[in-house]
Amino acid sequence: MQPTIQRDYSLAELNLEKTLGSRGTENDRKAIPVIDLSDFHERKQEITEQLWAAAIEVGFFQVTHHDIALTDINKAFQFSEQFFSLPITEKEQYPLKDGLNAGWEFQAQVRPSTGTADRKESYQITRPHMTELWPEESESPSAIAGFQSFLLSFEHQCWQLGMNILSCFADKLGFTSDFFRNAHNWQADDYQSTLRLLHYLPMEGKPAPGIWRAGAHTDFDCLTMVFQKAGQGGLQACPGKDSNSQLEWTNVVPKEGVITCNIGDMLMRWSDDQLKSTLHRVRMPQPDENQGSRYSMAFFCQANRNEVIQGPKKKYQAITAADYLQQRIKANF
Ligand SMILES: O=C(O)CCC(=O)C(=O)O
Ligand SMILES: [Fe+2]
Repeated sequence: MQPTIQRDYSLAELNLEKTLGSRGTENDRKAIPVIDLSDFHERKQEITEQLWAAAIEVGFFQVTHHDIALTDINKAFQFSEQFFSLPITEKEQYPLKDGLNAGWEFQAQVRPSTGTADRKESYQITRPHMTELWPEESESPSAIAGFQSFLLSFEHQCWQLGMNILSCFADKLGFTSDFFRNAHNWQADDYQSTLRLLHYLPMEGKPAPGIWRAGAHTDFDCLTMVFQKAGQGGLQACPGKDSNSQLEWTNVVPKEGVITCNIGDMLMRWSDDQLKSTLHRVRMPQPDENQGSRYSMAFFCQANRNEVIQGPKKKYQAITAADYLQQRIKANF
């Protein structure tokens, strides 16, 4: 039995999450738009209109022909499985650094919406904070050769795709096209975008009520890109963030090579609430479903710590990305 943890959340978004619990009904009435990114630079205007419509109406969308090769996605998943299958005593050598989204955690994330820990473990890569957090590459029985160099190059591919998508939003918001690329400068010391490898634990029988692989939440970054594996479902989105109306959850069915994107609270604030950050969760599988491990990977585009967040209409007070995120991370771990 997980303890229920009472906390005081200082931002409005958190108070909303706290009231949600597991409310709502499941149906697939609201479709998640699928957007083809092929010939991105030639078709940028058309793609921008599609992304913008999806982001203001749904907050969730999937992209295809995004230039990240399926072989690379599969290789990243292989490294992830290798890492999570290390003995616990090995993984414990790479503990999550407090407040920095770097390192390994096991069932440590408590969502405000559930008050219980997500049934998962994760390993997070945030470039400036990785000292002593890479698993051995050699000379150890549990070494994973090539882990660091491959995952850093994969992280960079994710960053490039994320910045292309964000440049479309920058155009529509009246910022320069490279506005968000500069705000997520990967070479700066205050970079804080994160690649997160996730392993949801296998289970047996009927799941206990109130237990989630990932409790309902919105992400606190600008843009999240999630890689799922075919046959390992469970992700559900709730298009339309309104705690007073009936919540309707839509299954986000994994498809090979498709990347699922969602807007986070930081971009919602930066767009003066024009772009919608959307609630989502990962539910436990039922006895008639695949109850084995579920692996996913998420890349979180989070503006560098010293960037000042303020929308073109100045709806909210300016706040640095560091101050904004600190409040949210504190509430989740
Ligand atoms: O694993 C997934 O499909 C979603 C993960 C997620 O929502 C998160 O880590 O914020
Ligand atoms: Fe999320």
